[in-house]
Amino acid sequence: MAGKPILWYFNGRGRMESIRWLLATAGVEFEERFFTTREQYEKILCDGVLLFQQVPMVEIDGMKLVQTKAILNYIAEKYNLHGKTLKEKAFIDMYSEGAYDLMVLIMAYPFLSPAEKEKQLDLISKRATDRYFPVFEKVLKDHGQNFLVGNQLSMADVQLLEAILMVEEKKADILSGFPVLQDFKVRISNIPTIKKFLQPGSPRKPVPDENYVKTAKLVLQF
Ligand SMILES: N[C@@H](CCC(=O)N[C@@H](CS)C(=O)NCC(=O)O)C(=O)O
Repeated sequence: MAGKPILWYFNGRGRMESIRWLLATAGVEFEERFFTTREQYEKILCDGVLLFQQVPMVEIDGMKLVQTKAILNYIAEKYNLHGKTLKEKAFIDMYSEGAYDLMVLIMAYPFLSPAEKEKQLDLISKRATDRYFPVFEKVLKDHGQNFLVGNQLSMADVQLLEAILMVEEKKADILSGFPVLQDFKVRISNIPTIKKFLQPGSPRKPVPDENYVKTAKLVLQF
């Protein structure tokens, strides 16, 4: 039997967090290796393990995978979280990318100056309420099913829940105008593996703090 996947990243959310969410949803246990120094990172770079000299990197099924989307798609396919038909897969990818684009705005936030942070908060709220959440609200309302695509749980649902919770950490009442998404949030949060991931003590990472920002800057030298 293959060993547990090993996740190489920082001890924080960033681009790895959606991967943690997806593995946890699938009920897959994983190990993590955290970069804390530039030397560690240079060693793995010199070993040629990071194909494009970037993380996240995930060791899984004898491969060393990089590129977040490739990793997510592999996990989604493997654990039946990527729909059944080509068309379902296309919609799952489309919705996942929308949720991910919203999350990218939040991922950038801790690295900004105080003045930039204020603007970014406005942008996050605006994008959530004017662009992304209305789409997901309408999709769920129009087909009246529990999940975004194909009436079964997929990566799109998982990433949407992740995005909703991330935006709520910045603006608690962000779902006030989205009753269908409020129900969606409760429903998906109660899926047993997800519920477990949302409990304290799980591998879910907290809101990035100064230490996370400092470590990422030190390791990646920016
Ligand atoms: N397209 C890549 C981008 C990965 C990426 O930008 N990773 C950052 C850390 S979150 C990194 O390694 N930056 C160092 C670099 O680009 O040299 C992905 O989605 O995985």
